[in-house]
Amino acid sequence: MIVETAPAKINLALHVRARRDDGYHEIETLFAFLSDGDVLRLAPGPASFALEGPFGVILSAEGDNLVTRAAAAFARAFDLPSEGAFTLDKRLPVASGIGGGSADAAAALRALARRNGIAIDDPRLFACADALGSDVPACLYGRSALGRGRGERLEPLDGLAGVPVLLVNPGVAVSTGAVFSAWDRVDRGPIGDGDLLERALLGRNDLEAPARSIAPVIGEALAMLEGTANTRLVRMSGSGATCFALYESEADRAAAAAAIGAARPEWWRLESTLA
Ligand SMILES: C[C@](O)(CO)[C@H](O)COP(=O)(O)OP(=O)(O)OC[C@H]1O[C@@H](n2ccc(N)nc2=O)[C@H](O)[C@@H]1O
Ligand SMILES: Nc1ncnc2c1ncn2[C@@H]1O[C@H](COP(=O)(O)OP(=O)(O)OP(=O)(O)O)[C@@H](O)[C@H]1O
Repeated sequence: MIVETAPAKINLALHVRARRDDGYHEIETLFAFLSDGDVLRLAPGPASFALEGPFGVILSAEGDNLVTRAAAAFARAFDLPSEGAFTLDKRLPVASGIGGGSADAAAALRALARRNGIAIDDPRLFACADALGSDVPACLYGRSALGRGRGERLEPLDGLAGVPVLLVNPGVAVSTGAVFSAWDRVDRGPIGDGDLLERALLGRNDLEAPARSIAPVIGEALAMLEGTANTRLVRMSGSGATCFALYESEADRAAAAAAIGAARPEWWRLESTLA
């Protein structure tokens, strides 16, 4: 049995620079990963896929899944039969800006590479990731990085390992494509210099305004996080609606989680740390 974690990704900053002719957008983003996420298991046997966990039921209604798409892409790329029994423990909310599906696809590629003795830096594995989604290459790499292009041109960065982080999702699924379409097409400039936290603090998430126009409750989630003590950075992740705060200490994070949990018990929360 191979067990792969599929860590949640957050965008410490996300600058949208231009709309391309192929409909995608040129971005510059600071990717960071958490110590928590979905968990994917791969057992020997004929090809199968099962879902469990708090968000498994939501996804089971969809016929197609990024894990099975990743497995099919892997089999084609390496000319191998499609086999292996996958079980996905779905702990991250779906369509929430923290790359859950992308992380699952990357975890499936890593698990299959391990099973078949293929190096994680094999260019064919990267090509599979790139074809599956803009966030999948970053998730395959799984470490702090500056992403350019659609997010697939990656430059490693020293991370903020161990920094406490709180994620809050106000319970609305937001479509990434719809949020990019609502961007106002104003290029507000590149990501600046400095260490990772300095660059993040100088930066912004250009998808926040379009996401808030679609899901105004995101403003409430950001205000709640901003109202907590000893934050180092408060921001929306990806295309939303999940927002996060980095804290000075685990006690600060716990106090914030308790306060937001008391005020909005129906919101999803995750207390984690940066990897
Ligand atoms: C917002 C981010 O999560 C930031 O990390 C990513 O840019 C989105 O990554 P993703 O969810 O893997 O996105 P994809 O599955 O590749 O694309 C979903 C849709 O979002 C839009 N899209 C996505 C990425 C990008 N750079 N420009 C876009 O315009 C496209 O309409 C695309 O059809
Ligand atoms: N394993 C999976 N987990 C989540 N979503 C999946 C999965 N497989 C397919 N999907 C589909 O992909 C869509 C996007 O899901 P995902 O959770 O990756 O979005 P996201 O968190 O907004 O990602 P990003 O931050 O990369 O934009 C979902 O609406 C769902 O229909």
